[in-house]
Amino acid sequence: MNLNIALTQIDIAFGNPEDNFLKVEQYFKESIDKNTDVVVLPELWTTGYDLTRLDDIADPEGKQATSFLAELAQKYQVNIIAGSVAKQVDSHVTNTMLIFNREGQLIKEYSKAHLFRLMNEEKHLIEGNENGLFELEGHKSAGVICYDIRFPEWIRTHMLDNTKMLFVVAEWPKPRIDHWRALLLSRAIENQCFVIACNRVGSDPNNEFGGHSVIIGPWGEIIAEAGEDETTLFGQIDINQVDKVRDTIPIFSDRRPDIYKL
Ligand SMILES: NC(=O)CCC(=O)C(=O)O
Repeated sequence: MNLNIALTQIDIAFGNPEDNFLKVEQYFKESIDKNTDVVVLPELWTTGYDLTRLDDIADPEGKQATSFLAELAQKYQVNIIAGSVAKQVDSHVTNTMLIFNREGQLIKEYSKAHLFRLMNEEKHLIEGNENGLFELEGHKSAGVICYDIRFPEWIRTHMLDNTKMLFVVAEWPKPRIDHWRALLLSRAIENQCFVIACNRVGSDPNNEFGGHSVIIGPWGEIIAEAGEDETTLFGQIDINQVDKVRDTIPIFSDRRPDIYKL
């Protein structure tokens, strides 16, 4: 089964949800047509990393983003891995991925499990404790957020039940873009899955972001990769490839959890 993927590699207006909602709406208008099956947005696309102002700009219960995205998913008849948003829950804020099906139903929420101290996340956000598993068009899939990809044991946890696609949303800075590429390639090869990863571009007062959104196949092949400019990156994946690679080198049945320490 083939799926057409669109990765929305945008710049994000710092601390300005209104502008960012308009921008995403415009991107859908310009780039998404009836052939697209899945659209992916970057991490914290409503606010950027304006963490000190989250009291003012985080989305209460994620309600604004949810109704906006549900409408887009329905209008364009497309699945949306809606990056993540700063979601206000009681007195806390989480960095939460929202996932919608073509009917506009919110089918999954995943809150970033590993907070990134280098960007002060632990001072302003609380971490999630649940996994990012969901089904997309009948295929087991997982979604994680940025720094989460540095934890292979967390990704493997998601992969043990025949999961075929790993979606990654990010605000990954340019100085470590080599790590981004190497980590994503490793996660794809070691788990024999598609890795579909959307990063932002542009800059904020503290960071320049590196783009290089990418779609990687289960053999580690690059299917599509963006540069450092704003763009919509398109790529087609054939889900059946996963079983072929897993039959060729059966790592999941060759694993030796009896001798591992994790
Ligand atoms: N937003 C993030 O989680 C950034 C992670 C990052 O830059 C890294 O090097 O890890």
